[in-house]
Amino acid sequence: MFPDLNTGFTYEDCKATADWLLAQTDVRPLVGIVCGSGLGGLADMLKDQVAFNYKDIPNFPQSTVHGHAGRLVFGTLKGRDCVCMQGRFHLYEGYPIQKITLPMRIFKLLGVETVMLTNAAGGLNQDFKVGDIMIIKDHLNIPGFAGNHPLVGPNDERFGVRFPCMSDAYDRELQQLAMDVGHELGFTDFLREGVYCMLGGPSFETIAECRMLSKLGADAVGMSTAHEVVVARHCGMRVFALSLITNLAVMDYDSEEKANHEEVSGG
Ligand SMILES: O=P(O)(O)O[C@@H]1C[C@H](O)[C@@H](CO)O1
Ligand code: HPA
Repeated sequence: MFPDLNTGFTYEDCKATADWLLAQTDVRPLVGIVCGSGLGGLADMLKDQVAFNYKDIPNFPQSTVHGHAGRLVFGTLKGRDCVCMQGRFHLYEGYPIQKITLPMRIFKLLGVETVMLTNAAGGLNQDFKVGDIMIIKDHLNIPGFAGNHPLVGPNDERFGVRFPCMSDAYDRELQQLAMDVGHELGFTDFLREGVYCMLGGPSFETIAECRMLSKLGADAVGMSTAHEVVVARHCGMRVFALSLITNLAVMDYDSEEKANHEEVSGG
């Protein structure tokens, strides 16, 4: 169950990857963005792009999921230098958890101070509708509970402390700002906040599992984000995250609904 300690990357490996990237672009990002399934269009909005396919970046894993492009895009958004992952890595792709969270440490070494993550998620909260956007206020890291946690293994203090606090994982000021801006833009009807639950996947949940997660306090369920947030917070970056509710979790044995990846990824 525990990942092989030798599969993690050292500080020097991460530094080599960050330095390789910095040598090829003048963009010096303070903001790092992770695009969820079907949400990669945000990266296309960056101006003056310098983009790298994951397969060309030293030490990077490769996206194997339909709906995830597999590019790291540098550029400017509203005049600010940004870096954007167009496609992320998931546990169910078979990589060790230390490998799929490597980009967070690369972000840190590129100079990123704030990470913004998005994902597609199934709504567990009975008040949610498909198309709602949920500002994530907290998470349940279920693989982490089971010992598959990205900070397992030797701790390098240059990244962060051995036992990082997670009660402030999601930055409250950024949540409030997003809520205020959302209301100003007239998004009140579909803007929510809630707790995201990460599972390992790749199967979608059973009805009993959905009912259990709802009782545990989760508002939405997905297969990503929490592992990245833990690593981003460990190395001191601020975190803001959103779920797009792409489907409603099936909670009722009379329902004919079936979750599927096409619906989740918008194609
Ligand atoms: O990267 P995200 O979390 O948006 O990917 C979506 C949600 C599940 O991980 C997976 C299932 O279709 O795609
Ligand atoms: N379950 C798990 N992951 C998901 C879902 C879901 O219903 N929707 C989008 N990602």
